[in-house]
Amino acid sequence: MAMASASAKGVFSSPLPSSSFSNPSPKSSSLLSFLRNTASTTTAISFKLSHSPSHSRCHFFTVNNVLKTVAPTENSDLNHSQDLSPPSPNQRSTILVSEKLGEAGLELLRSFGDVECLYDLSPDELCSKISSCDALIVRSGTKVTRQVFEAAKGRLKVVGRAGVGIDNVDLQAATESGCLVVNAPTANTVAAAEHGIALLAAMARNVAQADASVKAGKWQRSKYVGVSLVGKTLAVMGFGKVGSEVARRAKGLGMHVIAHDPYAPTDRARALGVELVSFNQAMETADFVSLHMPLTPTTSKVFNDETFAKMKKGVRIVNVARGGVIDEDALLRALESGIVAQAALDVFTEEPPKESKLVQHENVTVTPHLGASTKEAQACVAIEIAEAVVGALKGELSATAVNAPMVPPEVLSELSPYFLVAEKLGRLAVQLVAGGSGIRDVRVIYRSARNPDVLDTRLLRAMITKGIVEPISASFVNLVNADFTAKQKGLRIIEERIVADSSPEFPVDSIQVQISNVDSKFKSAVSNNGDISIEGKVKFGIPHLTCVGSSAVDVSLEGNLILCRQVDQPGMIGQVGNILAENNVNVSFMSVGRTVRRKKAIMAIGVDEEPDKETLKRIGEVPAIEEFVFLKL
Ligand SMILES: NC(=O)C1=CN([C@@H]2O[C@H](COP(=O)(O)OP(=O)(O)OC[C@H]3O[C@@H](n4cnc5c(N)ncnc54)[C@H](O)[C@@H]3O)[C@@H](O)[C@H]2O)C=CC1
Ligand SMILES: O=C(O)C(=O)COP(=O)(O)O
Repeated sequence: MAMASASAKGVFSSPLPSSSFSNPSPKSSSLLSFLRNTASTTTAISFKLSHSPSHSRCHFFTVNNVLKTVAPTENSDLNHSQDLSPPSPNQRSTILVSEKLGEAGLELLRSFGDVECLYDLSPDELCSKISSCDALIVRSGTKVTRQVFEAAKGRLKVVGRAGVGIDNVDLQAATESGCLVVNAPTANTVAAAEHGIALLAAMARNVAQADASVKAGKWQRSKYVGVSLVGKTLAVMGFGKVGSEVARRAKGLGMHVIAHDPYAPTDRARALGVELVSFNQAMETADFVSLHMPLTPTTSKVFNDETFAKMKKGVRIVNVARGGVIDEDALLRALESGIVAQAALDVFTEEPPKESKLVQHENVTVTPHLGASTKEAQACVAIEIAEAVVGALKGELSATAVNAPMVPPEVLSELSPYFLVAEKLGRLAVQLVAGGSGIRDVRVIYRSARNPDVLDTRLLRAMITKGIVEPISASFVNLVNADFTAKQKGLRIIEERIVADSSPEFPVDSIQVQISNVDSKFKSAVSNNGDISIEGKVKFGIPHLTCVGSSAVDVSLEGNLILCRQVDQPGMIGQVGNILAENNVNVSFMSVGRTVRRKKAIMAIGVDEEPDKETLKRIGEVPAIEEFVFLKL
């Protein structure tokens, strides 16, 4: 299939060989500017690669829809469009801090945006305030409910949880509204572990009860005889960051430590000399049980009547995780029956607990959710969350996002040049669908010289979804809500990876987007299998359209595009070029792909401006042009 390409000035240049790639993996230092340069005026993608140990968990990107601001859909209160562009210097972000945060973190936030600290807001007050906020920073005391996201009306871009547990944030609602949720997962680990150990020792030696007794003028030495820790078996339930640190410290106290965690790596346990056991084994053998799992639908009330019945009589329980993992009524019954000798609780189902018999029980030691409350931890948490929130507001990657896929930085760096081509292909494909036909089935074919199993396509899929969905709806799509939005719109995106005979140096050779079971407004975009089909590549860092239907073309995906099917005859480029020139429409790129010599050709014309209706009509009237379509990129 012959192909020629012409520059804007009408001078023919030799076609770019389809295998010719510039190195599309710029160095990370120039990545941001690279992306800005290649991004269209409507979209910029930016992110930061962080290599600091505290940010080593995972990396993400956010997509900035720079110019687009559209009205919310009628379908979902959460499906608002957002302008996620980094604010211009005189358009500062508004950051609401709803609970006490360390001064260093506040300083960092103030250097970036307008910070308002409003503590103890009622749910209604939070809802009425939130629509004027770009970011919200909370600790465990603020419930960020679906109502809050609805009330935000699409403005809220990021919720920062200054701590670990995100059970007080409705993640599903956040995701549906495309709002990123970030936390500070490492800064309070030691504080929480130390508090767990403090409660363990205080409980075993009746410190709180004895303290109250002495202060009440009593001297009850025999009443407060304790139990020793050394040689006792401690079951750590949830062997994550806090659980591991508790285990390490308990070993130092001479305890025999076992742990239960269905997801914990055995080598971590082995390294600490901790035996990983089943839930039942832990319950049946432990003298002390320390809880360190998150509150999720699976762990909710996992310590209930049935569980307590499995425990050794006289067991002692520490909870610095979440109150909701224990059925508090069942714990009270277990204390009264003597199955549980003592409990030490930092967290409660309802905080602060109201008229709780459990709290008042003489064998229960309580603290008001103090696990993370050390000066050191709070200083670090504040900085960790402020950095994450500012980064997210700038459109950078967040190492601590909790509702977006985890993508290692090296994968991100390699794939970033392909984001734009993926979005543009989605955008073009959807515009080729004839009005009225509902899109359901989308097939994306990635050709790559690499092993198909190692190609992580989630980000590319998100960008294709963005490209398909945004032109035809008021939805705003980013990495956070791409899969959810596709599902909500009834889009089935099937991905296929084909091993290509190209250079394995680059992660992707080409991306093909096919839409099945629809009519096309440009018949030539329909391939032999009846699907609308277009293919793109990255060439010299620029996204290119390389195939339309069954015809090869080569046009850079910048500005707007006119696709024509015409009789292959001399003078066609000139005729169409003249019509555009007469109407002051600048041609940026032209490419003609012939299917049959002197019979049929496909012409792709990149134009900077949008031609008016009359100009398009004149193109359609050129006798040799059989069909054409104007597509906005
Ligand atoms: N009281 C306080 O002030 C604080 C409380 N926390 C709580 O501690 C929890 C743990 O924090 P990190 O250790 O930093 O989190 P993490 O994510 O490092 O560890 C949690 C561990 O629990 C495990 N897990 C999940 N489901 C489980 C199940 N059904 N049974 C057993 N293990 C399960 C996970 O695999 C993970 O290893 C947080 O979710 C938070 O709720 C954390 C910090 C301070
Ligand atoms: O980090 C956590 O999960 C905590 O529970 C700490 O909560 P806080 O920030 O002290 O309200």
